[in-house]
Amino acid sequence: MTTAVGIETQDACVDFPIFDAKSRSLKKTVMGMVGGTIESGSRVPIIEALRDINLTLQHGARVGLVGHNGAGKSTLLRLLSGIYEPTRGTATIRGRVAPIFDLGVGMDPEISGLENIVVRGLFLGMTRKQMESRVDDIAEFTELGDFLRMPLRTYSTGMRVRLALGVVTSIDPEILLLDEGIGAVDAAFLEKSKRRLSALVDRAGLLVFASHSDEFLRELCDTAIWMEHGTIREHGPLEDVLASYRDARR
Ligand SMILES: Nc1ncnc2c1ncn2[C@@H]1O[C@H](COP(=O)(O)OP(=O)(O)OP(=O)(O)O)[C@@H](O)[C@H]1O
Repeated sequence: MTTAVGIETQDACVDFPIFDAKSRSLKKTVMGMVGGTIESGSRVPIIEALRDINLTLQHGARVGLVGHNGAGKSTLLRLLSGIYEPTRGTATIRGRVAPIFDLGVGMDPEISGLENIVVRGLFLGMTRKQMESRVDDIAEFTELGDFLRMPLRTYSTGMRVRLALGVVTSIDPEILLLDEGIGAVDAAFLEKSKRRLSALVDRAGLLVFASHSDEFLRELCDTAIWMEHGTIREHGPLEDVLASYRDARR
């Protein structure tokens, strides 16, 4: 019997102790809009990136993450993927996770684009056989032609993103955790990617997507979480959360 896909956290916190902080810059600093809370009472300053996160996400959830720079979106994605263990509290993850935070991770500059397609797929939890059956489709999508036989180091940034997007949108994850970062491709290619991205999200059991773009969030999500200083400020229907977040910034 397979267990249902889902994520549950209880009072989860993530702290980063900083051993090489400059003490002067931490004395009496004003609490800015940006970033988590810095606890400087102890000898080693601690950045409280996430505090008391209580979440139950079930199969079918399509959750957007909004919040200002440093609010804790990326850290939350890493907690939900199991990359970070909570410093306190618990996080239970059921399902095969595809964390897509950095499109370039898992790519080798010395091997060809075609070989990288397979390697990157393995990194995302697919089998070699599955990837080999998808290589042609991915290759066509990237429009990279003969460059696919050249080593990745010869590619421009946009060409790398095309390759990475081709692979990422071809996989079958149960839990898809996405951090926005696909700005380097041209507009026409981005349009084409959006369709593939939507199809990927439809195949995934559960999506959490951090983005600063309302347009992108509307396309992929129906609920949202607003992160502020490492805590959940609001969790609800996408439009409600977007409206509160927008109002607060006025
Ligand atoms: N590896 C780390 N070491 C120390 N502090 C970190 C680390 N990663 C994140 N932080 C801190 O945790 C807090 C939350 O950062 P996080 O990257 O999760 O924010 P974010 O909401 O994703 O921001 P952005 O929109 O700018 O990407 C910030 O104060 C940041 O300084």
